[in-house]
This record gives sequence, C-alpha cells and structure tokens, in this order.
Amino acid sequence: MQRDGMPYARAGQVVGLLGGSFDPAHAGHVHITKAALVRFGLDRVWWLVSPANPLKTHGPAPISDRVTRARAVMQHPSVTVTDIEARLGTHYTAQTIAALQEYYQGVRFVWLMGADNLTQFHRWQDWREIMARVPVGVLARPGDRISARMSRAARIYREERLIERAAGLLGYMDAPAWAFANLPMSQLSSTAIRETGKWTSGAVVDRPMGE
Ligand SMILES: Nc1ncnc2c1ncn2[C@@H]1O[C@H](COP(=O)(O)OP(=O)(O)OP(=O)(O)O)[C@@H](O)[C@H]1O
Ligand SMILES: O=C(O)c1ccc[n+]([C@@H]2O[C@H](COP(=O)([O-])O)[C@@H](O)[C@H]2O)c1
Repeated sequence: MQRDGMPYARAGQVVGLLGGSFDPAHAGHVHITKAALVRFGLDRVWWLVSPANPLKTHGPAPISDRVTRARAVMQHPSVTVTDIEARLGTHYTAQTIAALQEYYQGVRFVWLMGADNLTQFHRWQDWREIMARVPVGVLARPGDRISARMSRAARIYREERLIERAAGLLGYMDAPAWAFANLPMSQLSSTAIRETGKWTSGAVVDRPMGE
C-alpha cells in the first residue's frame, strides 16, 4: 500500500537519503546530491526535509516553505524532495531509517551526509544502530575533511570504510559500511545565506544561489 505523499521505490533499488534542515536549500546541496548519485552508484536520492535538527537550537523556517524552496532549487529526474519525517512523525534519523526499512521492504537505503556531520555523528541518537542498518556515504565539505576522518565514528568504523574506487558499490554492501567521496567543494551553507537576509522565516526568495 502506498501512503499519501510517500515517494515510490521498488525492491532492489538503491535510494540515497539526504536529511537536512534545508533552511534554505542551496547549490551546495544540489552539488553533493549529483555527486552522490554518480560516486555511490545510487538509483535515486530523496531529500528528507526535517521538521527540526535535534542538535540545533534555532528553529527553522516552516517546513512547507523549506520544501517549496528545495523543490525550486533541486530539479533532477532522479531526485525527490520529501517531508517524509513529518509524515512518519519521526524526529531522530535512526527512527526514520527504521520506519523506511519497514515501509519499503527490499529497497536498499544509503544515508548521505556532508563531512561536517560525520564529525558529530557519534552524538546522534542510536548512531551505531544507523551504522548497523544502512551504508553511509560522506561527501567532502570545506574545512571538515580532516576532522571528519579523525572523528570518533570514522575511527571506530575504520575497517568498514570502502576505498574510493569501490564506493560505487556502497548501496550493495552489507552494513556497517561507509565511503568518503572527495570532490570539488562548495563553500555554500544555509547559515551564510540566512546571514545575508535573503531567506527569512516564511519568505521564499528565488534567486540563483551565489548572487
Ligand atoms: N556545501 C556543502 N558541502 C557538502 N555538504 C553539504 C554542503 N551544504 C550542506 N551539506 C550537507 O547537506 C546536508 C544538509 O545540510 P543542511 O540542510 O544542514 O545545510 P547547511 O548548509 O549545512 O545548513 P546550516 O548552515 O544551517 O548548518 C548535511 O549533511 C550537510 O553536511
Ligand atoms: O538523529 C539524530 O540524533 C540527529 C542529530 C543531528 C542531525 N540529524 C539529522 O542530520 C541531518 C542533517 O541535519 P542538519 O540540520 O545539519 O541539516 C538531518 O536529517 C537531521 O535530522 C539527526
């Protein structure tokens, strides 16, 4: 049965999940998404626009505005922007992944994140359960490549890291498995955009990023 608003996926497909506040979405997100599709051999990527990041203190703009903005920014036939977590009522990534695996039997999920998130991954709720459930693909981010590689999660799961040449098989690996993709890096961040004042809660500003 297909629940309202849940994207379609069939058993055997490899679906990358990029969770984020997307407050607002920017070209850096687009860049890592396209890179992830190629480098990690994904069939699809779903953006999970989260109701709120459990580790962030500032409240994001309303989710409907962030989804609208994300859909305007990310237009690619293999990418779907979703508000799945709001629909499932999950707040923590471990819960979200467990619910998706239950709902989409046979679909191979890969969790995606920028290198900044790997540095604090060991602070996420049930982060080892995430590692046990799905392969993880990490994308380089300015300033975070070294700290990510030295992070607690990277050290604990040192043996489970794929060499870059094998990263295209990530979705077919049994968890735990992870890969780090080095790629030309984008300096963009939502924080920087919010600081320009071009994105305020409730206001959608549709300008090409980088202006
Ligand atoms: N420029 C970038 N390079 C690599 N990864 C990125 C980049 N921007 C965002 N990401 C990754 O995309 C995911 C969602 O990011 P998020 O929505 O938090 O955007 P952000 O720019 O990091 O926001 P903020 O500045 O508010 O922390 C995270 O895993 C983050 O690491
Ligand atoms: O589950 C957790 O404990 C947890 C802690 C911090 C961040 N996350 C998730 O990480 C993703 C990136 O968050 P953000 O706000 O940095 O874009 C998003 O999907 C969050 O829900 C998850």
